[in-house]
Amino acid sequence: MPVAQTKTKPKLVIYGCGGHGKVVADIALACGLAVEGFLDDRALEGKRVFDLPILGGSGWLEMRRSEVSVALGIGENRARCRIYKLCERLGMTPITLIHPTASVAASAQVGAGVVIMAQAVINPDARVGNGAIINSGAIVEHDCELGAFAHLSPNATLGGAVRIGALTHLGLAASVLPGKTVGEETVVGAGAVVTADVPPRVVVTGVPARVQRQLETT
Ligand SMILES: CC(=O)SCCNC(=O)CCNC(=O)[C@H](O)C(C)(C)COP(=O)(O)OP(=O)(O)OC[C@H]1O[C@@H](n2cnc3c(N)ncnc32)[C@H](O)[C@@H]1OP(=O)(O)O
Repeated sequence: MPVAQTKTKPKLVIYGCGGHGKVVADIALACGLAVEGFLDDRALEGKRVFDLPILGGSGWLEMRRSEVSVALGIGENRARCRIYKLCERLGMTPITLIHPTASVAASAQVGAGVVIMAQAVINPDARVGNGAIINSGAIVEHDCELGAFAHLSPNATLGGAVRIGALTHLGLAASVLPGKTVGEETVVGAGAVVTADVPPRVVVTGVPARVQRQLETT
C-alpha cells in the first residue's frame, strides 16, 4: 500500500496529549516506535501522560526538529491542520501511523500525518488525504476519497466510491451510502445515515440525514 512516509527518526513525539493523543501514542508503541513524549502548546511541561513527559510546545519542536519525528495527536480537525502546517514550516512531514490490526489494501493511497486506528479497514483504491483520522473500526470502502484533515469516528462507515470533503467530521457510527458526496467542513452527527449528497459547512443528523444548521464560513 503506498503510504506517504518520511524517513522516521529514532525518536517520536506526539503533538497533542489529550484523549486522541493518548490513543495515537498507544498505536506508536504498538508499532514498536520509541515515543519520547508529548507536545502541547498549553504550557504543560513537566506533567506526564502514560508515564511519558510533556516536553513543551512548538518551540521545543523547532529546537529538536532534526532529531525527532512527529505524529499528530489532535482530534479536532482545524487544530490538527494548523499543527500539520506548523510542521511543514519547520521542514517536517508528520508520520503516518497504522495500528497493526487495521487492514489497508495494497492499492489504497494514504497521505502523510494520517492515523489509522485498531480494526479500521481501508479497501482497494481508496484515497486518504493528509492528516486524516480513521478511528477504531471505521470502514473506508473501495474507491472512496477522504479529504485532508477529515475524521471518521469509531465505527463510521463509507460505502463504495463515497467522497468526503476536507476537514469534515463523521460522528460515531455514522454511515454514508455508496457514491454519495459530503462537502468540506461538514459535521455528520453520530448515528446518521447519509442517503443523499450533503453540502459543505452544515451539520446533518438522523436517518435519513437532514441538515440541522449551517456552519459559519471561516
Ligand atoms: C473517540 C471519539 O470520541 S471520536 C469523537 C466522536 N464524536 C461524535 O461522534 C460526536 C458527533 N457529534 C454529534 O453527534 C453532535 O451531537 C452534533 C454535532 C450532531 C450536534 O451537536 P450540537 O450542535 O452541540 O447539538 P446539541 O447537542 O445541542 O443537540 C441539538 C439537538 O440535536 C439532537 N442531537 C444531537 N446529536 C444528535 C445526533 N447525533 N442524532 C440525532 N439527534 C441529535 C439533540 O438531542 C438536540 O435535540 P433537541 O433540540 O430536540 O433537544
